[in-house]
Amino acid sequence: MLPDTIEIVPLEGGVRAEITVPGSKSITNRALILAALADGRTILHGALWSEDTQAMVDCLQRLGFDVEVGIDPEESSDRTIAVQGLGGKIPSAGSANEPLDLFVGNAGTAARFLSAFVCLGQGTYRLHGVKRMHERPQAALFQALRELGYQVDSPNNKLPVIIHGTGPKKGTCSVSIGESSQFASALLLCAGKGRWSVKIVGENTEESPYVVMTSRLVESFPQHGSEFHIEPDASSGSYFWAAGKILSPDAKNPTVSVKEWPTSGWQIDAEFSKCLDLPETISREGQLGDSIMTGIVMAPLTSTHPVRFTDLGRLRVQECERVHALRTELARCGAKAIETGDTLEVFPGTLHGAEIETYNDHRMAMCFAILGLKVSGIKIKNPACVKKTFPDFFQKLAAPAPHGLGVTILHGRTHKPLNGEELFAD
Ligand SMILES: O=C(O)C1=C[C@@H](OP(=O)(O)O)[C@@H](O)[C@H](O)C1
Ligand SMILES: C=C(OP(=O)(O)O)C(=O)O
Repeated sequence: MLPDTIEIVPLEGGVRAEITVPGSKSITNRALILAALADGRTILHGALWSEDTQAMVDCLQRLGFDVEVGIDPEESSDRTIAVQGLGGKIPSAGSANEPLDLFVGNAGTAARFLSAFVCLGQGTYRLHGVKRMHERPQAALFQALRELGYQVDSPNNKLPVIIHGTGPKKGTCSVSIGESSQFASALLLCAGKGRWSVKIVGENTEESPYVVMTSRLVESFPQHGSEFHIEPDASSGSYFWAAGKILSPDAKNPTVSVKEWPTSGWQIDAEFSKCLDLPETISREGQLGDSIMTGIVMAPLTSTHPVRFTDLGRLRVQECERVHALRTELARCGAKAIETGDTLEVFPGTLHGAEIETYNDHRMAMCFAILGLKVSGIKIKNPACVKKTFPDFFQKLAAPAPHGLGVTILHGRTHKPLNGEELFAD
């Protein structure tokens, strides 16, 4: 178990490493839904096993699906997950008096995808999560489900919610993805079995990267049970590309790379390895996904010019108010970042150590830990929050090269180095 606070000891000199990162969260949670909707047994290889995917697996099991989880022989932190799909049927449901309870934690994907999925059941479901998940938006998705004819009861249009599943229902709905693209993905994953026609409204809907990922997965996912391989998580990989860049900014070729870097084109964050020399402007809408946070935090150290990170609106309603969190914690380390509307402009500069507030946001913890490879005195509060998507992140940092970066990580209070087991966030 990780302590309350840890300190990252900077690495003297460079490092050469090739890191394995766990399976993609976005693909794992989509594949679990699609496998449950398929006809027959699907075996998912390389699935991420973290808080967000465990939430999805737990919910599917509570819904009556046979889901078996086994160790992945190739990467011990990943799992092989076998799902017995039922062709669109959902076996279990509750009643109006006693809805079936589904806990989604702080997994946006589970909260949104399962809201649409349970409409295909026959009975009543109650979805709830952690406090932050109850603050995160759901309104446009609930509105679309109501348009399709389902009863969705939530006085403030957030979680907790009671949803009355009445099975497939041919119909049309429109959904705005202004607050989260996951609303459209949720509907598209279930649209085939539900017989829903979904119109997506908002800017650049055709190119919204996570919606495109959903469409491609829906098209290519085996319908009648088969094997499906989940590629590594590019957002998780971004921390290691950034580490190489921070440690050897002038190196011609990256000194740290990520094994089996995805080439499918499904994950927008696979672009991260091509943006290590940050351009003057980067948009969260079409250029990078979650890894834009990695770019924002590395910019003061690796860029020779100011960088404008644009279209950050959705980040305000994720694990925390991320625009505010990034600006505040960068300032704490001495970096200059100016917020104008949904744009953050980050300036090159010299940084100093600080105790970083992570706001229970895994990506805040991982981005700022990488800064600590160069800046001395970076302490990370609540490092265990990485368990949302990357439980062995700190183990990968600490493992000797070439499989890890060989970083020393200290207990925040005793200053003793932590060993392998102590660095796992469960
Ligand atoms: O569909 C997905 O898998 C995701 C979509 C994105 O959310 P928003 O569309 O809410 O920005 C992203 O931030 C999240 O980590 C994963
Ligand atoms: C925003 C994120 O997660 P989600 O919306 O899936 O909870 C994330 O992983 O950065």
